[in-house]
Amino acid sequence: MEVTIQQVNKRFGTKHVLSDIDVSIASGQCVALVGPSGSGKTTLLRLIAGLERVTSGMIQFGDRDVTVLSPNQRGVTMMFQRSLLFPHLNVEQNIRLGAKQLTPIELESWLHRVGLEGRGKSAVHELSGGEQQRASLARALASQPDFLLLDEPFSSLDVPRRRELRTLIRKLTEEQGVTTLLVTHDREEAMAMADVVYVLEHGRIVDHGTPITLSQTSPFFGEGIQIEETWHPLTAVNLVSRPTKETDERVTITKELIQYGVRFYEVERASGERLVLSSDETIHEKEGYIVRKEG
Ligand SMILES: Nc1ncnc2c1ncn2[C@@H]1O[C@H](COP(=O)(O)OP(=O)(O)OP(=O)(O)O)[C@@H](O)[C@H]1O
Repeated sequence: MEVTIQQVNKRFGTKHVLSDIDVSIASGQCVALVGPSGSGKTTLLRLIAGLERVTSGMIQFGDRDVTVLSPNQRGVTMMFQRSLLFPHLNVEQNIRLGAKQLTPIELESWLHRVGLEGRGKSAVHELSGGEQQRASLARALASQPDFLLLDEPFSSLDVPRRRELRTLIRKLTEEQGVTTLLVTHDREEAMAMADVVYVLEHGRIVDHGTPITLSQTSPFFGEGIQIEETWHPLTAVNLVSRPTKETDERVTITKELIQYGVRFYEVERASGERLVLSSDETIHEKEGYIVRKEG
């Protein structure tokens, strides 16, 4: 489902908190909204979820104008900084809240997908912070949402758990084709997760673009971003290699690394040889390959 935010303004009394906000998220895309504290991220997220009313402007979900609809009527699924699992329900019961019709096999499959196999009967307090967020993710996605709003879902986790969770969120939302908006103050996180990043400062969108473009053009992204050192093994489900004219050999993508917003792929040729290509096509066209994400 495509999401469009058009010319949205928000005032609290005389305080103009958001000015002329335009954001569009293509169906199945992950967009990050990044900005420093006080820039208006939470306010925009609340407007999108229907927890707050716009002063002017329009919010559209697909063909539906949802600007004046209540949160329930909008049907947005949200995931927050801290898991909002119900403590008196076990993991399984929490997941079922979003999807009452789940069969035992489907439920087990969700537990498996988020790495909580066999933990369905565990109490919430028996799970670590990272496990609780993974259970929240299963609850959110089991409800088959069209649109998922992520409000700093990683900020209570340590660095390895953050990376784990964001890889998992990306993988599962891509598999399900869920349109996703991530709100974060963390530039690195935005660059690593999103297809397109919007930068919010003092209530205005001051820049937007793909991570690759922003890493080359935006002063906000140019400096000081930590390089991600780990290579994430990829399920190559949505990735294919596109051979150029010179060769019709197909390759298998085995790993993905994101550095400064540029995606690098380790690929394996039919002969077993491995080589590293980047999402910047010009770099490796000479190798005879173009690697693209298949939509
Ligand atoms: N209900 C409200 N009434 C008055 N001012 C508000 C209200 N909610 C937010 N604001 C103001 O709007 C501005 C943006 O706040 P917001 O919480 O949206 O920023 P943020 O980017 O999410 O910040 P943080 O990352 O610190 O949560 C701030 O100046 C804040 O004081």
